Amino acid sequence: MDAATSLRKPTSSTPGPARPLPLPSAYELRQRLPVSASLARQIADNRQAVRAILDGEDDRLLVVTGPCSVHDPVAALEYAERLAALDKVVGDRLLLVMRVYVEKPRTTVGWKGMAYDPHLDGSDDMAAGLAMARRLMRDIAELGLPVATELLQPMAGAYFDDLLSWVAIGARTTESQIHRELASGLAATVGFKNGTQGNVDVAIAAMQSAAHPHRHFGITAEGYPAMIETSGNPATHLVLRGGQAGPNHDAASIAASRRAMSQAGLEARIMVDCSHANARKDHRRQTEVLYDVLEQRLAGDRSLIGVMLESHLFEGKQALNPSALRYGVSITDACLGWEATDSLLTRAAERLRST
Ligand SMILES: O=C[C@H](O)[C@H](O)COP(=O)(O)O
Ligand SMILES: C=C(OP(=O)(O)O)C(=O)O
Repeated sequence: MDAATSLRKPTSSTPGPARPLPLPSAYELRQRLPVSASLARQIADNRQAVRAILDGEDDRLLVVTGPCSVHDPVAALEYAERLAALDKVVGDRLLLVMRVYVEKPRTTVGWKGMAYDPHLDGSDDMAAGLAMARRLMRDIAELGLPVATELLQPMAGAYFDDLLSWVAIGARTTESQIHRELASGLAATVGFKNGTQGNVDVAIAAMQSAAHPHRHFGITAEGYPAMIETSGNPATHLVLRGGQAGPNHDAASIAASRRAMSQAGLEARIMVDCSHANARKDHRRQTEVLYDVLEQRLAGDRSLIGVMLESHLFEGKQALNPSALRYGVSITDACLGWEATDSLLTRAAERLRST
């Protein structure tokens, strides 16, 4: 960027970048909000627990559950406390991982998540957003819960990836080489979603790419441009989330995905996202999708390693009106409420115990 560009303010007649606003480096934020040695050990154990499910060494069902997006740290922590309590009841059959999604990919435009706009007012105070996101993830990890998020902006990951046990690469970015490179350098397990059209081949290609070492453009934790070298991440799996043609959690779709993965030389490891197009955008349908997956697994399909739920303290969603927000209700996709989530997961664990 030359000096003229760096000083120019955009107007409707002079489109272009405004002057950049510096952010703290990932190193600075990690220093300010450090991870203790005991928390680092616990996160390493949580990552290993997820991998053990992938490798078939642990036959529990991996359950990634939580709000579509977190916007209120108090409500997110209350959800986490309830999930940690539920873990004591269902932890023998389910490995509960909490969705702490701080970046949202939008179909066109909209609120992009806590990391971008933590004050929910369009001020885009990203320095505060990154700190709020890291603090929240650390608080949740300190409850003993494995933390999951979608990594969207490759630069943002460095601010919190030391806290993550599971990462999604979403339907809109699975085909992106940049996100595959990012996944290839992560210590956490990565679930690649099928594309929004329903195409699974892009997620399969993503898993092949992420398993390989890469060299790519990036920045160091201190904020300097660098060539990043990754060693490849074999801990990946497919996430079926449905597509434009409808759901893809039925036995025929899962068998087709299994075959495609085997033909590509990949272990068939599949998580079903019970929300999004699999629920036809009706959050209540997540219950029937989860039961369907459970029955397929009980019928012997061991490629089904996990499920994802969008769930918050209270059911549904609300418009983002900062002066009239209801506590514990999603401001992005509609979610199951806590009571429905608790009873669904309790019954799922009982059903798995009964066989
Ligand atoms: O899970 C979240 C949404 O489905 C995704 O971010 C797209 O949201 P949008 O279509 O409302 O922009
Ligand atoms: C954005 C999400 O999902 P997808 O990429 O499947 O649309 C999500 O899980 O929040």
